[in-house]
Order: sequence, then structure tokens, then C-alpha cells
Amino acid sequence: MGVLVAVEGLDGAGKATIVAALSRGARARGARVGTLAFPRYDDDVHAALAGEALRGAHGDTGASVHAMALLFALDRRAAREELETLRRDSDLLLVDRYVASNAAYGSARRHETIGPFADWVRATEIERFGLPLPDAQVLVRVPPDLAAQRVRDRAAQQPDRAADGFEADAALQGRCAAVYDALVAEQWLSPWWVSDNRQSGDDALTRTADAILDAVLTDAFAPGSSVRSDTIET
Ligand SMILES: Nc1ncnc2c1ncn2[C@@H]1O[C@H](COP(=O)(O)OP(=O)(O)O)[C@@H](O)[C@H]1O
Ligand SMILES: Cc1cn([C@H]2C[C@H](O)[C@@H](COP(=O)(O)OP(=O)(O)O)O2)c(=O)[nH]c1=O
Repeated sequence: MGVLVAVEGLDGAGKATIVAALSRGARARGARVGTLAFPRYDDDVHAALAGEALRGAHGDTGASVHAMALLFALDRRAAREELETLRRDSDLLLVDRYVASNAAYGSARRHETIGPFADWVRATEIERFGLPLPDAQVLVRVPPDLAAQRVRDRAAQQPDRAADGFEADAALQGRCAAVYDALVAEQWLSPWWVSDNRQSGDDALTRTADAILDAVLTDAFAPGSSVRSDTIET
């Protein structure tokens, strides 16, 4: 049964980039690696609807914090079997965005830190939908203005990645960064590690991935070892 590690952070923080580096690094260490990314826009109707709502479709769906969060949550609910299969067939299952994304973005939209909305996400997704708790969560942390710059650069290179409603909202991204820090401080759902992804370049990326793998695999693979949370120095 593989270790389930969720990778979290702002839009443009570098989650997909770090998941790819983690996957390469873990395979180089001999681990079987599975990956999954939410929202599954191409594979699930709830995710597709959420993506369209982020770009203004479906009336006032996008304006409703709970409606958007339910669509993202139903996408994950529909992926339970896939999550189980991937986990069974791997040593490490990396998930790009998971339940904490709903807690972070929804709370930020409602101008809360950790409070009633995060509790509702936990009650809905973990307790009611039966989604597995992550073994560890990694916050890919960069200042919101750097994440926004990366979103703009990415959109310039890939026209199909033009900023959506959440990405274009700088104030929301700033509040979301604060909620992520609060989720880490509270160790919400599981142990968290924080990974600084301000530096650019392949060497920095490899060091970051190695530091995360050392932290996550060492603790997770050693039964009975004490689980700790740290800021990873890279
Ligand atoms: N450490 C880094 N230095 C420079 N650019 C980066 C770094 N990490 C990611 N990027 C670039 O920033 C953009 C956003 O990264 P991505 O991994 O797609 O973010 P996310 O999945 O968090 O939205 C991409 O164009 C990626 O190549
Ligand atoms: C998965 C997920 C995403 N989101 C938000 C974060 C992003 O701003 C937005 C879209 O997800 P994102 O991962 O950015 O998709 P893409 O980069 O392919 O457009 O949805 C939630 O609010 N809750 C969730 O559960």
C-alpha cells in the first residue's frame, strides 16, 4: 500500500513541476510511483463543470463558494477507486492538489482562515465521502506575486492556460497563501512539510525533490517512527 502524499500550493507555485521531480527522484530510488492530479477536467463531469464555471459559465455557480467546492469534492469522490488502485500498485502516490485545496481556496474566498469552512470540507470529503486521509502533505510555498508571475509566464507560453477566475484574483491568492500557512501550523488532516520553491534552475529543483523524499519516505517507510513536520531547507 503506497504512501499518499498530497502536493498543495497556490496557482503557479510549482506543484506540477515538483510532482514531476519527485516522481523522477523516487523512481531513481527504486520506488514504484503513481501520480494523479485534481481537478480531473478531462475525466470527470464535476471537474469539467468547475473548470467551465471558473471561466464564467453556468450562471452563478462560480460565485458560490460551496457549489464550487462540492464540484471539486465530487470529482475526488468519483476518483476513490482509482486512488485505491494506484495506491495498491505503488510505493508512493503523488496527488497534485487534494482535499486541502478546497479548504484553502474556500476559506480564502469567505475571508476565513481555518474555521467553519475547513471543518465542512473535512466533514464532507473525509467523513461523508470516505476519501482517504493523506499520509503527508507538502506545501509548495512561494510568495503570491512570484506565483502570479509564473502563471502569467505560463499563459504566455501556453495559450490554453490563460488565467481563470481564481488565478486572476491577486487578493484571493494572497489570502489563500495565509490559509495554507494556517493549515500547516495546525497540521490539518496530516503532517505537513513546507518546501520553498522560490529558486529557479534544475539543481534547485532536484535538491528540493530530494529533501522532500528524504522527509516523506524516511518517516513514512519506517513503521513506528515518529512523524514530524519541518521546513525543508533547500
Ligand atoms: N523553481 C522554479 N523556478 C522557475 N520556474 C518555475 C519553478 N517551478 C515552476 N516553475 C514554472 O512556473 C510555472 C508554474 O509551475 P507549475 O508547476 O505548472 O505550477 P502549479 O502546478 O503549482 O500551477 C511553470 O511554467 C513552471 O515551469
Ligand atoms: C482541486 C481543487 C482546486 N481548486 C481551485 C484551485 C485553482 O485555483 C482552481 C483550478 O485548479 P488548478 O489545479 O489550478 O487547475 P489548472 O491549473 O489546471 O487550471 O481550482 C479548489 O478550489 N478546490 C479544489 O479541490
